[in-house]
Amino acid sequence: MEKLDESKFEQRLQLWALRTPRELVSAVTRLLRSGYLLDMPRVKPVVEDPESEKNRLVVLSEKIQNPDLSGIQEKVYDSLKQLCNIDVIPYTLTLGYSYWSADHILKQILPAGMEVPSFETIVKYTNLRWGFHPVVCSIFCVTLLLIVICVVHASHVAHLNISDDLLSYKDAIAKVIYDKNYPRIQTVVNKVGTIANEFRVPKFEVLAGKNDMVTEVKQYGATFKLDYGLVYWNSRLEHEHIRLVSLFKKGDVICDMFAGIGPFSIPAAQKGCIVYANDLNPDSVHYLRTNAQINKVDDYIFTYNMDARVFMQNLLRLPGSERKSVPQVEAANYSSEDMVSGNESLTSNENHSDVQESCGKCINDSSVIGIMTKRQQETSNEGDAYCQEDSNQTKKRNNKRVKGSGPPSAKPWEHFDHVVMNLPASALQFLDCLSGLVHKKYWTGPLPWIHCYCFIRSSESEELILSEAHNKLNAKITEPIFHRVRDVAPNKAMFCFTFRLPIECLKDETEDHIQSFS
Ligand SMILES: C[S@@+](CC[C@H](N)C(=O)[O-])C[C@H]1O[C@@H](n2cnc3c(N)ncnc32)[C@H](O)[C@@H]1O
Repeated sequence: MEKLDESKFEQRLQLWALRTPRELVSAVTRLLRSGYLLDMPRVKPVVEDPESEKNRLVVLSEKIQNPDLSGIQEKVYDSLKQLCNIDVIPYTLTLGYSYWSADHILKQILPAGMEVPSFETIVKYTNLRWGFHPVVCSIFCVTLLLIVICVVHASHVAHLNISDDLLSYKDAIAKVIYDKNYPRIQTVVNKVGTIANEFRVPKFEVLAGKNDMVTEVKQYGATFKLDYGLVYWNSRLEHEHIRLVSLFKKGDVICDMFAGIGPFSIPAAQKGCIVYANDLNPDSVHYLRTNAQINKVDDYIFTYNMDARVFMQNLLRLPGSERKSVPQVEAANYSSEDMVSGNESLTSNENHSDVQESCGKCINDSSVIGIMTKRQQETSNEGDAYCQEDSNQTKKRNNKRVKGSGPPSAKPWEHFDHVVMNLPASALQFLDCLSGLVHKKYWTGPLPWIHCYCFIRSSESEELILSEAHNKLNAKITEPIFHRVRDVAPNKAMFCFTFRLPIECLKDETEDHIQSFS
């Protein structure tokens, strides 16, 4: 493992300085400012004189190489002479590790021939990506983009993906990033292995700084608190979050099936949408609730911690219909403290165990993890009471802080506008749960838009995705829209596949009735 030897970066510059009476320093520096004064970032050109309190040393530019000051224009030299007695002395400037930029240091550390990493700001002040520049590979200008290191700074956590060939330098690289960005960056982590767990949370090793992954990031004016080690977060999806939310209108009802910590849900709620946001990871739901509170949109977001299929089934269940197989009934036994938005004073772990404990009580299907918000319990327990409760709550919300008329009442079984399915590795597999979910009899307004994220390899086609979706929905999708989100590997891209739910997916009670008699 390569260690960082700070002394290697020490450099001594032999310069000249003018010993100048303190009271004349301003006049002398003014004269020398036209290129004769030392001009280096973070280095002061005027320093104390170790021999006398009454004087200062005005350090000259490295361009001035002789003590007779022959490098200075005659006119400037004459003015200087008129001003004071010229006393030129040698001056040694020592530049240490702390002086050099991360870029300069890494150039020295990394193997010869490696491109030097450079900073690229990707989100205002909180997110920075560190990547290698394109390398021109042949005289025919074939450019190969070698992303060797990718660093995403999430407020105080710098996240690196160090490639295998640079692993022996990981500690040195981390130390440089830490030293050069402290206190803004307080933890440097490296992603290890591939993401295999269902919560899509990478494994990290802490390379420098404190072992604390709780941080805050900003996206389009919203603040997101998260524990980088416990929940999914990807700053590179910011544009996609913005793009999709820009399609939503105030008052739209959104179902976010794989909500994470809320990068679609929070801005949608900020826009005045009513959001039903779900995630299977209890830690994500904890931060989703925390973020809804931080951004003052918790009145617009209903949060759930369950499998996405169960979530959609619960949401679309008709009031008064059979609801034994899902955790709603049991969840209703809990106090609002158990269910409603996360408590800021709880640590993530505390909350995690809270959620699990509650889950333990409410599971009546071993594959189901379910927590309902108090509001949603009330919603689902009594359809009629829902409206009443909702208008009462709206008043309360208005009293609190929501400007305007507050969130309009929503009955998701009657209408919702958008379904967001951001689990690209397997969202397509969940499409079947949208078939037969919506009751034709109760539905009002246009059919919802489905935004299903997926990966498409270069060997695959959009038609393949479409046919898989047809099979899952058992219905034909007309006018699908494929939006390329980003390339995730040389032969693999992430897409957002958008379509209107086909009318054939609606459940027709008459047909059920007929079938039950046949
Ligand atoms: C790719 S992340 C997307 C999170 C968020 N929408 C975003 O854009 O950052 C997918 C999320 O789905 C959650 N998840 C995985 N399997 C799930 C399931 N069966 N039901 C509900 N959520 C699930 C994970 O915990 C993770 O937070």
